[in-house]
Amino acid sequence: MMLADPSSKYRPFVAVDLPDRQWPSKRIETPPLWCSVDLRDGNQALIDPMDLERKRRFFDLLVQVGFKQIEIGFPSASQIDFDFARELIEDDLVPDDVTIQVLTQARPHLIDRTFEALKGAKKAIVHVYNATDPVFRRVVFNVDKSDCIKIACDATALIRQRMEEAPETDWTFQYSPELFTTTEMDFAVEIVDAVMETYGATAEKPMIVNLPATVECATPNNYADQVEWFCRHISHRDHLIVSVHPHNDRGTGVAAAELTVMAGADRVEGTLFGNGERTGNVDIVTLAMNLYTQGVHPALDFSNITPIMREVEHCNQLPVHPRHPYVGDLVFTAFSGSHQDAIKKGMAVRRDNPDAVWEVPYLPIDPMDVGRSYEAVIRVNSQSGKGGISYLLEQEHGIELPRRLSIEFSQVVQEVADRTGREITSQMIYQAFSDEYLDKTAPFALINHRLSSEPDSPRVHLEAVIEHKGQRQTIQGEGNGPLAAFIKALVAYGVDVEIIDYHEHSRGQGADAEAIAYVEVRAGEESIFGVGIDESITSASMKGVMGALNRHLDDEPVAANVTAESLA
Ligand SMILES: CC(=O)SCCNC(=O)CCNC(=O)[C@H](O)C(C)(C)COP(=O)(O)OP(=O)(O)OC[C@H]1O[C@@H](n2cnc3c(N)ncnc32)[C@H](O)[C@@H]1OP(=O)(O)O
Ligand SMILES: CC(C)C(=O)C(=O)O
Repeated sequence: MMLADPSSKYRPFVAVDLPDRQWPSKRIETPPLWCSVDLRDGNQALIDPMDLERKRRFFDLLVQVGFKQIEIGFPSASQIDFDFARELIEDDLVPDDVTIQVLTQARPHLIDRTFEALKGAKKAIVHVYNATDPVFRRVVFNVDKSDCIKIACDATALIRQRMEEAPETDWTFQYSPELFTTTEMDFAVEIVDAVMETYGATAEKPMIVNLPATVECATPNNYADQVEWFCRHISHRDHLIVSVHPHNDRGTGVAAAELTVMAGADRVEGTLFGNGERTGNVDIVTLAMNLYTQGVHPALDFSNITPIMREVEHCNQLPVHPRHPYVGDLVFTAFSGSHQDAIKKGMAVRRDNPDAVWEVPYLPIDPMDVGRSYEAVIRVNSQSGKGGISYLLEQEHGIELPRRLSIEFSQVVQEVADRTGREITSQMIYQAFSDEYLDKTAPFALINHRLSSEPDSPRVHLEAVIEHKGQRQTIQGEGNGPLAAFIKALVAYGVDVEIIDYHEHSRGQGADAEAIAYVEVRAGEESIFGVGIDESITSASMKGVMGALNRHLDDEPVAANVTAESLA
């Protein structure tokens, strides 16, 4: 049960003292060095760790995306990780510009086994860690600060020796004071200084110091303060590549990574889509795409993000959430009316100026840039409005409703959405549109028509054969154009009708092109829309008038064919 007073059980985070912090006014203008830890930190958090086949597929994917540093495992911990390192090295599967990294505890037999796994590697990063946090020193290791430093330095000395014994490999050394963010900052600096000295790091041969938020335990500005404080107090900042390793326990791993890069970190360790211990490691895809939306290329390629997600889902045997930033199945989709309206208007502006800066409301990124289409950008349910409905009719069926008709038709779709409680697909919308405007062919139907005019006269004469209540009738009229002449003919036949508004456009191209006419008529006391589609624009407009009259005289419920069963 939650405590009435949680302060009796939980302590607030103690912030580092850095009143003149510089990082808040920094901007990220180049990408950090990225290191994928999917095959190690991600892997150690899986229900079923990856086998060799899944590890290999994931490794190839990471290379293809553009990672230059990849932590491939913990070879001293499992035979699979050992064998995987051997496979990559012996089969020469690591591209020349990619460096593999492996993790080990600061224990001699594990370090020796690690070097066995790396024998013959062209380039490798050996990553050693020990916990420096006071609770771990006391509870897990039962050591004081100097013992803790000794564990780190003894391991560093052994690693240095093993590296010197294998000069054929281009080695890099990495040290992590585990739980950096809950370690006393002066002690973190003290232990890293000692490790740096033991290793003999120089500006020419820098080492990586990785400052992990092993468990995220404070707002991300605190992590940034700690990284800036560390960088300002360490003895030889230029002998170090400063790396961060954010976890996501508070759900702010991405913010933490961004703020720590602003605070001076050169490198970020994380995973694709954020798999990792507990709530995960920081998601590098989100970090990279966040940079991209600021106009900075992240040096990773997510042009085809959906297959990347599917591959990661396969390797991890874990799904990616449909709302996951930049990739989830629903992240480029708007259901709500006002969002759809704004997107539709933004897309229309963009169509006229496709090279302009991206300014489509509610879409932080062009879905096309990550290999997604505009198809699912707008989907319709009971939360939607006329903008979304018109967008789908236009995009997928080439029907560009005039504004007043779109307002009227949205009520038809709203009724279906409310009645079914389900998403209405573009096919359903088209069906409702056809039922309502195209398929009502009685009591009036147009059979054929003939137009004639006198030379030099703007007036046209129209003779049309119509069907009225099953009887063929010939009607005639004259006007300034075919539609006016048709209305005259209907009035002469006894129908009380006049045109209020008229729009038309063509649909399709070449031999398949057809005309669509939207006619708003006054019939009796009612103002009503009709829509006609035909190869000829004159026939389309006359069919539109007939459609309006048939709707006027029809008392069938609107879009009655669309039912919950037909949606199932
Ligand atoms: C934050 C992180 O993600 S760190 C990475 C964690 N990943 C993993 O642990 C996955 C792989 N690990 C393993 O398979 C195993 O832990 C092994 C093979 C490495 C070691 O296994 P074991 O020898 O059985 O030890 P175990 O896992 O229980 O580790 C605990 C011992 O290691 C010591 N230890 C733990 N971490 C470290 C470290 N970084 N450096 C030195 N000693 C350490 C502990 O103090 C403890 O010692 P004790 O037995 O004297 O009390
Ligand atoms: C080994 C270290 C970097 C780690 O995984 C962590 O602290 O989360």
